[in-house]
Amino acid sequence: MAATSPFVSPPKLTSIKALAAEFPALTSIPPVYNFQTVPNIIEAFSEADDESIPTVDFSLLTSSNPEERSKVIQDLAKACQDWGFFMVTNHGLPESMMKAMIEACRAFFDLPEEEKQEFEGKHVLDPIRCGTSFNVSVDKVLFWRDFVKFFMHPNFHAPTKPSCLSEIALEFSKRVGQVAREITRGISESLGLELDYIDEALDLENGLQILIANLYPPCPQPELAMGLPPHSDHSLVTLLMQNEIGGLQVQHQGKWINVNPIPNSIVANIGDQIEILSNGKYKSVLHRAVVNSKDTRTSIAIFHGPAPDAVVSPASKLVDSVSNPPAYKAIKYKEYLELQQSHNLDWKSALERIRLYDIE
Ligand SMILES: O=C(O)CCC(=O)C(=O)O
Ligand SMILES: [Fe+2]
Repeated sequence: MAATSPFVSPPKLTSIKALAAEFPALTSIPPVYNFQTVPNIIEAFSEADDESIPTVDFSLLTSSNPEERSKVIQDLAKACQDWGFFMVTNHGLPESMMKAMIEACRAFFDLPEEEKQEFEGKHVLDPIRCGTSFNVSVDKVLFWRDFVKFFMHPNFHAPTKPSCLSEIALEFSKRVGQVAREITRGISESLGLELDYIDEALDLENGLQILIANLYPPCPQPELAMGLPPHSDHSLVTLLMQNEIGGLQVQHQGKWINVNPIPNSIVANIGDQIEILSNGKYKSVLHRAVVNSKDTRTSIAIFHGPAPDAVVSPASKLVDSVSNPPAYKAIKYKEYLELQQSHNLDWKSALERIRLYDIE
């Protein structure tokens, strides 16, 4: 009898939600979801600690008081340099809007499987796409995660089902986009650049805003599966909200730290484009999503990036040909997206492909 390979896909892969629906009768995960079969996986699975991540008071970013403004720019600089992850407080997004958005995405995942399949895009730049894992054509082991992804800016797209989703998402997109834009301006200033430097250099009027909703159903063997493996985001800045179930972990000084959900808060993180632009001064941060055996977790990550045709390179003011030469090749944002999508979602491998030399 032929030995079964752990890398054989299940016959017809629809969603992890459909598979998890067989739980509790399903007592073990199919081998294709078992991450322990991957060499050198130990670090990716190591235990996480509890520690608080920094907070940034968003209301101070728009303050007309120069002292408050300079204090929050310092907080932002410290949070970006030490952690690359922070909680955004006083962001002004109504709690009811955040809840409605999470519920509307949840209702999308609850649609019959055939209806969701209408939105199965193929290419990374398709404006609406749902699926499972990350990219089933390149993933060797599958992630315990379903997703729906849609581009909300510069042109607004959203699935037409469930019927409430598009209307809620339109208003949400504007509000969350304003928060991200203000954070980006603060980051620009905190790097010693003009307030509008990033806006202008990367044409943020036409910047991509991509929403990814993630669903992580209960898993019978959570210690063997991964919701999302360690990765960094391709964006400038990602804003994330989640239901009350934890699972996000961030790497800090070589350890994994739980980012426990705080009601009505937004988690922000630095993505690869800020690492490139700052020539490595601010690093995009590794994070992962773990799963559990009891509750379904939902998260919504909103990626804010440059315009697709904008060329991202280290800011000239932050490099110097002798002591601090550019550490990354210049690349169009849309090419970077294709680079990330065409390989495994794997640590910081996309950034490593354009890195010119190792930086501290
Ligand atoms: O679900 C989470 O908490 C993390 C989501 C995430 O990292 C992503 O979508 O890139
Ligand atoms: Fe992420």
